Amino acid sequence: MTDIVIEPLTLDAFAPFGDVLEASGPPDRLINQGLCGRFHDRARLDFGKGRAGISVFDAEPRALPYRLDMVERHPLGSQAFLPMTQHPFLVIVAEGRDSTPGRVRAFLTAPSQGINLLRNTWHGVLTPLHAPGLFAVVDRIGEGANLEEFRFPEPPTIYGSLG
Ligand SMILES: NC(=O)N[C@@H](O)C(=O)O
Ligand code: NI
Repeated sequence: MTDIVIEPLTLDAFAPFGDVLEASGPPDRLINQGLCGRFHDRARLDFGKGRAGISVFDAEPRALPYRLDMVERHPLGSQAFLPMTQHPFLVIVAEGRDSTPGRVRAFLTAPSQGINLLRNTWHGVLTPLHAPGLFAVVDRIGEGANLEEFRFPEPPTIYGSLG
């Protein structure tokens, strides 16, 4: 598989894979006596017959260039990663919904951006680039097999700057 160059994360580029969560542009609503901008209902959450859960991940930072051994997906629900620091992180996804992932894309978030992965989106596991790799994760809690993995026979390498 050809190697991958990191792209900046934009709403349009990421839309087929999920949502970008950020406070940019004018808020949808001003609340709290006008002292807070609410960017309302910005993620396509999906938990099927399960329920939403919030977990905290403390993930080891990875170095670049990064060898991508595998991707995974969650057929029963969406998964959101909301950083608890200002550090940018690497978001790795792959095109397509078949049992074999398509073209791999790698995005670098801007500080204060989070992401929500749509159900069944092929993705690399949470990939911080700086310590601490602290994230709140909103995903499905419930019965059923919600993890499918794909290991690359020839793992690609992801290149780019640390941001
Ligand atoms: N396994 C787990 O909870 N996390 C992964 O799904 C991930 O995408 O990091
Ligand atoms: Ni996942």
